[in-house]
Amino acid sequence: MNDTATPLLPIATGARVRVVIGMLLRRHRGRTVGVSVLFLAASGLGIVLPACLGRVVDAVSSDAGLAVIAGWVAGAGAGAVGAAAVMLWAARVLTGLVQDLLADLREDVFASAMRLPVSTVDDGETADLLSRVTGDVDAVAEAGGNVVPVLLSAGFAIGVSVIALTALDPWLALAGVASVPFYVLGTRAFLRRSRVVFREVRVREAARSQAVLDAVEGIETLTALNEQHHALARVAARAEDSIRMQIEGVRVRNRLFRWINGGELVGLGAILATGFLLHANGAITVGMVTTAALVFHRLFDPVGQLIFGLDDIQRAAIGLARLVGVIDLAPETDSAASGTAASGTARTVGDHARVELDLQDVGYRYPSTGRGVVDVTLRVEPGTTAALVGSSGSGKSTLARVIAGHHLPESGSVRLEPAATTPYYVSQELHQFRGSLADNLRLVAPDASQDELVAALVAVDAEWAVELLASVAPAPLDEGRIQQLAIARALLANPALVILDEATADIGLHHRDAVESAIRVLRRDRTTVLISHRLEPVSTAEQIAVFADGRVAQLGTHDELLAADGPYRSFWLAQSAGRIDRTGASGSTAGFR
Ligand SMILES: Nc1ncnc2c1ncn2[C@@H]1O[C@H](COP(=O)(O)OP(=O)(O)OP(=O)(O)O)[C@@H](O)[C@H]1O
Repeated sequence: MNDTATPLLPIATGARVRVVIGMLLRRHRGRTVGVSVLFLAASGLGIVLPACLGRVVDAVSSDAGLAVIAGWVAGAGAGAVGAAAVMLWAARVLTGLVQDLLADLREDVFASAMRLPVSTVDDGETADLLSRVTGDVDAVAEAGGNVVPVLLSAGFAIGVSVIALTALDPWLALAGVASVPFYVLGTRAFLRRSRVVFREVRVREAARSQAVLDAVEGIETLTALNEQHHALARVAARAEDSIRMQIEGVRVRNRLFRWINGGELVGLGAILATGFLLHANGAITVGMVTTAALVFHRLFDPVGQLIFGLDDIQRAAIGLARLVGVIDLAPETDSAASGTAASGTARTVGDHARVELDLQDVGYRYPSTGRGVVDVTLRVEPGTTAALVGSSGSGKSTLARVIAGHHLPESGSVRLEPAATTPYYVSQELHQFRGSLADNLRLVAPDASQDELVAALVAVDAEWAVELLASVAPAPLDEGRIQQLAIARALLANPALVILDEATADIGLHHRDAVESAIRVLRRDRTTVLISHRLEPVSTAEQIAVFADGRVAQLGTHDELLAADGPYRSFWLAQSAGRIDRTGASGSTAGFR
């Protein structure tokens, strides 16, 4: 579990979020430009109606005649219809664009989460990651769908209106600014209070539902104890509580309405007063003042929507910052593309480089538990196998992950010779990926030929898979078969260094022989780190490290360790006598999981 001392995954800065949004938009440059142009056009056309109505006023006051008036009225109608049509079109294009952007974002976040080095996701941070790829993605998608159209239409409407007012007379635009302090003050007060109140509304609503549920579920007991009145009183008290809070929520909203209405009143009043003065000085016509007032009036709706949407905008912004934090944790690189540190393209099975592995005083601790491995020194000669054994939690998998490069050692060093070697890690997590078996195998060797796939399958005793290779939707395989595929995949990847972490841990007895024989093929002449609870395959390793409490407690060959009086000997004797099952359930201290 995560405690307060555990650093959570990073949250991106506002600037970084803007860069990522920019990058996402660039992927859909055509449509982004198109949507902007459409919104601009819709907002521009939105000015036609007030402009024409202003002309109608001027035409009426100058007795310009019915035909002129009718012309301007027709213009106003055409402007309104045009603006509505273009706005509809813009909204449609925008909806598609927003959905595609959200899909891209979701994909980037998931891809990044899949690439995350295991060290970044220790137990304390897993919950954070999960909440981001689920809750935050949903929050951004939901808010994005509602907020972006509001933000865009309000933004363009405000921009175009300011330009229109300035064009009529800069003093009119300045008069409109008188409303801004009301909007700012009202919004600040609303956001301060609304978050608390609306959260409380949800809490009290939940408490009320819980009280009802408790009363209904415990109805028999309550009746037997003659306690119905108390239960009803509790429900009534909770309901009152919840209603009081909801009323407070309405008050908070109303207070904001007052500020907004105040702003509208002051802004409109200022525009009319300024217009009156300007007209008195002969600077503008009555029609122009009318246009200015109507232009300002048409901002009421978008500004209100914008202010009420601020909560959503904030939630979306926070969610976005958390998602970009995940994207930035594991940027896409070529070497990470295959997920399990594969060595890239397929090579002929059996033809691989030889690599030496040298660990000196390696230490690594998980930040959340402080557990891990301490001072591990181990040298694995090219083409040989080092087996790691020990009880559950003794540190074997942690060391395997350090060697695989998933955890960076905090102390000591991990040296590979040649240094450019990419270790291949076969974990005990069993997974059949979607698609055909051929797709499953080609994950690490996209260019592998059909013959190479078949050769790898035959090598690991998985002839059953040969005829299924091309089946588009094969039936789900059992764990033993998935493990055989995993080892066949490792053969295709043909790494110089392979790490096998409990490859037979979760498979049934009937598959064990097949998988162990596959492992023998994979190990052949290849530098291997083998973790196994079963000592039989381990016994043929060139060296065996026995782990206890994160340290190497014994190191030697099978014969050396058998000759010594230590945990390995006890466990070997127990296991070969069949006294301990695979879980080490005999209670022996030597029980290697
Ligand atoms: N992701 C993690 N976050 C925090 N602590 C961890 C994590 N993984 C393992 N640990 C702790 O590190 C220690 C070593 O665990 P590790 O998984 O390496 O042991 P193991 O010998 O491989 O055990 P097993 O045979 O059960 O896989 C244990 O105390 C374990 O609780």
